[in-house]
Amino acid sequence: MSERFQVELSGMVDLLSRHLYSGPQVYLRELIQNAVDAVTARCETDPGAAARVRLSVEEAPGAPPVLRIADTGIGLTAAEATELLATIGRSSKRDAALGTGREAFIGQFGIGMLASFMVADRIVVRSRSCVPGAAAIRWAGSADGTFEVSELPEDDPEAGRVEVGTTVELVARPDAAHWFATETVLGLAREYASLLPVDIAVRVPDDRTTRGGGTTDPARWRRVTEPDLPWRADFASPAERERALAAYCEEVLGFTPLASIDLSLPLAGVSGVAFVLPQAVAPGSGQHRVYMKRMLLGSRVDGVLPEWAFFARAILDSEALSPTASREQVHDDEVLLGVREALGEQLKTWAMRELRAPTALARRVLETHHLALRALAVTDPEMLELVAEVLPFETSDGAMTLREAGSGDDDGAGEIVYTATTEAYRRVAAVARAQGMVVVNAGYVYDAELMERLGRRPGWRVRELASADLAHVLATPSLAREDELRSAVARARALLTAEDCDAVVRDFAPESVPAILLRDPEGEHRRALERERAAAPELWADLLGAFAEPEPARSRSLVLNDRSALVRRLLAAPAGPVFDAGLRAVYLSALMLAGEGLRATESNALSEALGVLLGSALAAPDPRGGAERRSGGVPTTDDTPDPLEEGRP
Ligand SMILES: Nc1ncnc2c1ncn2[C@@H]1O[C@H](COP(=O)(O)OP(=O)(O)OP(=O)(O)O)[C@@H](O)[C@H]1O
Repeated sequence: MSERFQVELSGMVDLLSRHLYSGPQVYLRELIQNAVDAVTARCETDPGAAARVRLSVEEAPGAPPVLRIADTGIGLTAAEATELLATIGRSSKRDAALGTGREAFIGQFGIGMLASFMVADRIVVRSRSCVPGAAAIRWAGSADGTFEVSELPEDDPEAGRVEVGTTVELVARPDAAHWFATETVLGLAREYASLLPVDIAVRVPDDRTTRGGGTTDPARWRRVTEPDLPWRADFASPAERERALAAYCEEVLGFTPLASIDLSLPLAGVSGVAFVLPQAVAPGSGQHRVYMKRMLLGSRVDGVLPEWAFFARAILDSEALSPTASREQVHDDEVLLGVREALGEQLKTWAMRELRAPTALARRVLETHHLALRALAVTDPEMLELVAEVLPFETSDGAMTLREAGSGDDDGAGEIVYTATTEAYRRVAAVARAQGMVVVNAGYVYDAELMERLGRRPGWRVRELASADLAHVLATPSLAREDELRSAVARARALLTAEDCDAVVRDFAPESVPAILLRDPEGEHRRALERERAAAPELWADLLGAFAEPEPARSRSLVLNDRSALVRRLLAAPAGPVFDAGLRAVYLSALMLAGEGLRATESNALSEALGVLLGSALAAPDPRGGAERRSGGVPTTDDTPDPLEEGRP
């Protein structure tokens, strides 16, 4: 003989409250949802029937608060109450034989009623079915798993008060009384139900006074539902609609949007608005407010917009998406995938249209959300083209778009050359600038990938800056000159040992840059140099060798510019404190030029070096007395031949 499963109700409730729902507050959502479903069912058979839900709290001193939620819905007969209210997993909304089709209803799992046991030990339902002549019934269920149901005789005064529809009554458990406070019920009802297409109101105490004082507030019922979806409502003009949507966003999401983007997928029953955030946010923090058949599903739902859309927050209503059993998240299924892709397309269409125009809005959005646009451009060729057209990049020739950077110069090169890190960019920017060479800093997140992808698109020529680009810039001095400088370079190298920095002399424009610092933090640069050295022409191999050879290898190289008057004077100076101070000052300014801040000790070292140089300059004879070559500030001694005159043509 087969037997029926037994269900331990308290165990089920514990399971729901601890593992399914985010908290006991969902009890109210489940009750409102049942009431609205009942109203929907009734209106399907009787379109003229009242469509109302009323919530009220009765608070009496010394007694636990009682919440009543009354609807003008389809009602229940005693048999239905027995079957539906007390059978876990039984739902009239899934089963066409028990009610109308399921699409119209929010509920489907047959577990919603149990949520009430998270806040109450006893639930009493009074109902009268809309079936003509149906008797009033009373169903009472307890948390211990028992229930009783009875038809009320018509001459019972209680039966006289039961109209068609259902009233659910909960007496708060002592530890859950705060969930029944009128303000809490009002707040929760607003949060969950404001978009439902049914007149839902909460009774608020009627003894409050108006601002004028003294008079009784006549509004006993506070309506929580809007007449229409905010993005569907009629407005006198587009500008007025935009203002109203911005105000709605402020109220619900708490920020003033830069723009609002309409979202609509009629076939999937999805509609809503995406609001563009006024500040940049980190990727991956996309959180959207999603309604399911106009009932709030969750205010932090992920996955309804593509990940790259982290610059926007959406408020959406959907009929097609499936809720999880907690009804707080969207089921991650094919439908969600399709909706996400289609909504992503709509955001993209908006971006393509709005961001190309030279408007203040476009500028604001680009400034604020360039990172999100870069993220999108990595995956989407059309957005890549848009980013290349409209997004300003840092280049050695000032901020410009990639289209401008690749538009070619007089020789019609038309090629975009970039560095994949900001450090690499800082090292070469000044030198590139002096050569009239445009180097793009692609050191921001996504940029290097963007460059690679852009390079693969027809009509674009893009490549990473190679050492060879600098080869013709950083020329090796002549052998004679190298010989001449040998001891000065050795002194410089010795002095910079403590800084983990090497020193070499090269000849490059601009002469206003005394030195640049080449840095190799991860050894990457060194490896690249080694690779290239093997294949490089002699001259370049020699230069690279200067960076790669020192043992143990140092992580940075100070490339002194032999074209700079200052450096030439410095290299000509005899060993001594002035040379040391001059070299240190040149090294520290190169450090700053490479975008690195000075540490406290380096800053002190700079002050000391300048002090030595100043002291020496003040002690030197007046340069106007004919010693013109000392005007650089670093004196040479008279008995030292000045290589300036001899080493250069
Ligand atoms: N206010 C009401 N009026 C009429 N019938 C109701 C009412 N509340 C509940 N019911 C009946 O009780 C059944 C069980 O309700 P319950 O809330 O447990 O599940 P559900 O709403 O069907 O599904 P879900 O678990 O998804 O909420 C419903 O399917 C419905 O038939």
